Amino acid sequence: MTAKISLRSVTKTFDTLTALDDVSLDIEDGTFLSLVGPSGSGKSTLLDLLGGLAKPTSGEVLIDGKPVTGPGLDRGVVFQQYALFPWRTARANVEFGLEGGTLTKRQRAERAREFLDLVGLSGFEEHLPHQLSGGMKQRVAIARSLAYDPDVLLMDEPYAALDSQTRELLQEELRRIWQRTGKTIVFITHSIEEAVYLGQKVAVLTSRPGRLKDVVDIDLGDRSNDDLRSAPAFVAHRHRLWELLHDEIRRAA
Ligand SMILES: Nc1ncnc2c1ncn2[C@@H]1O[C@H](COP(=O)(O)OP(=O)(O)OP(=O)(O)O)[C@@H](O)[C@H]1O
Repeated sequence: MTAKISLRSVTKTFDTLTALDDVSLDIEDGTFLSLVGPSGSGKSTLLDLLGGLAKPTSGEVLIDGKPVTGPGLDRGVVFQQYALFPWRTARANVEFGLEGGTLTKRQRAERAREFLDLVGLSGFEEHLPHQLSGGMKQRVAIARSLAYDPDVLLMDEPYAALDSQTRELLQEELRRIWQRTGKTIVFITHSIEEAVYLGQKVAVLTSRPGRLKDVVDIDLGDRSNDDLRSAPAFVAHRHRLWELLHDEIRRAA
């Protein structure tokens, strides 16, 4: 079976600096992969390569077995900054990604409503970004990237600027959306807890130059536990990742 996303010996250099060094990784269709690594380990660089915003210096980046040659509607990107148009309502922001497609104006509005509903923003369709909280703005950004139905969602620390309660709420929502839609998601985070909560797998990069240190499978067993984050399986995974990362951060210091 062809992997949805495939990195083959990917190296990315900027002048004399090697940001990513010989990274090979296959991500199966429908996988939720969290990506962690020390600051400067090349996480955003890797996401830029997947998004087609940059090209590898050597090696290959493949989606569905085909080389990535630039950005495309098969991949949605969500950044830490909400990147919404301030003069457009929540609905019009979500519609933006659909303009130029085959949908009529009415169909676009309908689809925007549907996805705002999916991220819990029914009733806020006509609000402007400045009338929304940080968490709500990030929900609009997620709705916008989902509305044109990309197979792959690339998320670069999307929750880093949010308070911890909103962050946990959005993590729950994202899991629910992922289960409902079956998207392949690559999610960068600095939070080990977030990585474990969200990911089926957590990929760990080494400190610069970024190499793939490990890919840890996450199995939390029964997720219906109200206090999942305190469950023994969760704590064990968190500790394992903490050890892997701590090792790297110590080496970098
Ligand atoms: N456009 C660029 N030009 C030159 N150097 C760059 C460029 N983009 C990234 N780098 C360098 O590549 C390395 C990896 O950067 P990157 O932003 O990918 O790391 P990161 O793991 O996402 O870091 P952080 O966790 O701090 O966001 C860094 O040393 C950075 O300075």
